[in-house]
Amino acid sequence: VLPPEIRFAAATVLHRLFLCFSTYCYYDITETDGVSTNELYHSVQLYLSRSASVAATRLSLSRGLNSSAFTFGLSSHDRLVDTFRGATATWEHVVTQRQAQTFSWRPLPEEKRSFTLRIKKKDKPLFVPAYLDHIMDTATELRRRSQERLLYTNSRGSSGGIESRGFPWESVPFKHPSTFETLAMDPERKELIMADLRDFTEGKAFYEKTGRAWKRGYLLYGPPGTGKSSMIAAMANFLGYDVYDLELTEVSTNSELRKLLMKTTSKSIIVIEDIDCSINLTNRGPKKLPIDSPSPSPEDSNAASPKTITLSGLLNFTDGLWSCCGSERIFVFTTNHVEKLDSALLRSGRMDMHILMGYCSFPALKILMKNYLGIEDGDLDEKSDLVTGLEAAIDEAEITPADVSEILIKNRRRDKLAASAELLETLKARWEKRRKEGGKKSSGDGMEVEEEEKRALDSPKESGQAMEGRNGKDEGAL
Ligand SMILES: Nc1ncnc2c1ncn2[C@@H]1O[C@H](COP(=O)(O)OP(=O)(O)OP(=O)(O)O)[C@@H](O)[C@H]1O
Ligand SMILES: [Mg+2]
Repeated sequence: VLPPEIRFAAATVLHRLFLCFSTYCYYDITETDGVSTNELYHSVQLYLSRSASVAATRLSLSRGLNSSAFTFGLSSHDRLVDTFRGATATWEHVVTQRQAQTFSWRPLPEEKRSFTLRIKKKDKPLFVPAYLDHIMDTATELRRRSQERLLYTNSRGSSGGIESRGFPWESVPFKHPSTFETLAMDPERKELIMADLRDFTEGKAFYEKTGRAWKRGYLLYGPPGTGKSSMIAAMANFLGYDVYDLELTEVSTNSELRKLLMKTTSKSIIVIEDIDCSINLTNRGPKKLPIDSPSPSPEDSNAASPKTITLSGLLNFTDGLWSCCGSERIFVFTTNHVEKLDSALLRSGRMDMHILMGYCSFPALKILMKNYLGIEDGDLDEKSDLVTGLEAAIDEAEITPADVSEILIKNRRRDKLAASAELLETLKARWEKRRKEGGKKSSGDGMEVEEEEKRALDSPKESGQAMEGRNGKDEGAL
C-alpha cells in the first residue's frame, strides 16, 4: 500500500497527463477570488438562467429586490450545453462544502461555488475572449431589463423650482400596459416599426462605422385618440427603455434644455408630446434657419427674448453635439397638426421616420375586437353580413381607435356577436352622419381644407421615411 503523499502525487501526474491528451480545456469561474466577488461568476449565472429554465431538471429560483423578473439557477453538478458561433460549450455548476476555517478576517460562505466551462481545445480562439464578452453583454442587458423602468418628467407643477437637489427630472415607475400586441394598427406597418427599432438597438457597429450618432427620431402624427401615446408606451415596453417625458412649456431657456438632456441616461426614449402646442415653432417665417449654429442668431434673440426657448435650441437638443452625450437614444415627437411644424424639424435625418397614426382601419379593428371582446381570427364567419358590414363601414365612419375602444368597453359584458352588432350599428350611424355633413360641405371650404392637408402631408414624404396609413383616405385623417 502506497503512502498517501505518493498516492496524491500519482493522481496529480495522471490528471495532468489526462489534461494534456484530452481534446477539451476547462475554465473554472469561482464565485469569489478569495477577497472580492467575481463579477464574471454572477454574469454567467444570469446568462445561463435564460436557457436553464427549459433545459435543466432541478433549478434554484430567486428574485432580487426591485427586480421584476425571476432568475433561474443551476443546482449543484447540473450541466447545461450552450452553443456559440456553431461551437459547443458545456457548463457545470460545482458546489462544494468549504472545509472548516481555522482563521479568517471575514466570514466566508459555507459553500464554495463555481462554474466550469468545458470547450474543445481547437475552439479556444473562438471562445476567448469573444464568448466571455458575449456573456458579460447579455448579462448586463438582462439585468437592465429585469429592473423596474422609470418614467421621468421635468414638470413639477407648483412645487418648487425646476432643479431640486441638482436633478432636473422627477421619476415614477413606468407601468404602462400598452404593447405592440395590443396596439391597433395595420400589422405590416407595426412590423416595419418593430423591425426599425430592432435594427436600431442592434446597430452599434453600424452607427460607429458610418460615423453617425447612435440615436433615432420618430415623429408620430395624427388626430387625437389614434394611439400616439400608446405607441410610445409600446416602444418603451418593447425595448425596455426608460421614458423621459419632456414638458417644453416648463423649460424657459435653451441652456436649461441642454441641462435636461445631459441628465438623461442612455437607452431611453425622450418624448415631446404635442410639439406644435408647446413651442411656437413657426415664428421664424420663411427665413433661413440657423439650425446648425449652437446659439440663436442675433436676429432671433431680438425676436424671441433670451427667456424663451427657440426652434434652433430644440433642434440643437435633438441634433447637435449635445445630443450625443450618451448613446442609444430615441427621440419621439407627437403632434396633431403636422402641417404646423417647421420644415426644419421635418427634414431628412432629423426625424428619421414619420409615422401617421390614422383612423381605425379594418385590420386595426380586428385587433381591438380581439383585445376587448376576445374575438380571435376565425371566430366570426368572414363572409357573414356582420364582418363584411364592419369592413365596409369602418373606413367610411372615420372613427379613432379610442372611440372604437369606448364602444367595445361599454359592450364587453354582452356576448361577442351582440357586441359586434352594436359596434356595426354605431359605425353605420357615423357613416350616415358623415355623408350628410360631407354633402353640405363639399362645395366650398371642404376642398380648401383638403388642399391644405395634402400640402401638409407632402413635406414629411419628401423629407423623411414617411409611412402612409391604410390607404389614400388616411390623408384626410389629418
Ligand atoms: N391604436 C390604438 N390601439 C389601441 N388602443 C388605442 C389606439 N388608439 C387609441 N387607443 C385607446 O385610446 C386611448 C387614447 O389613446 P392615446 O392616448 O394613445 O391617443 P393619442 O393619439 O396619444 O391622442 P392625443 O393626440 O390626444 O394625445 C388609449 O388609452 C387607448 O386605450
Ligand atoms: Mg397622446
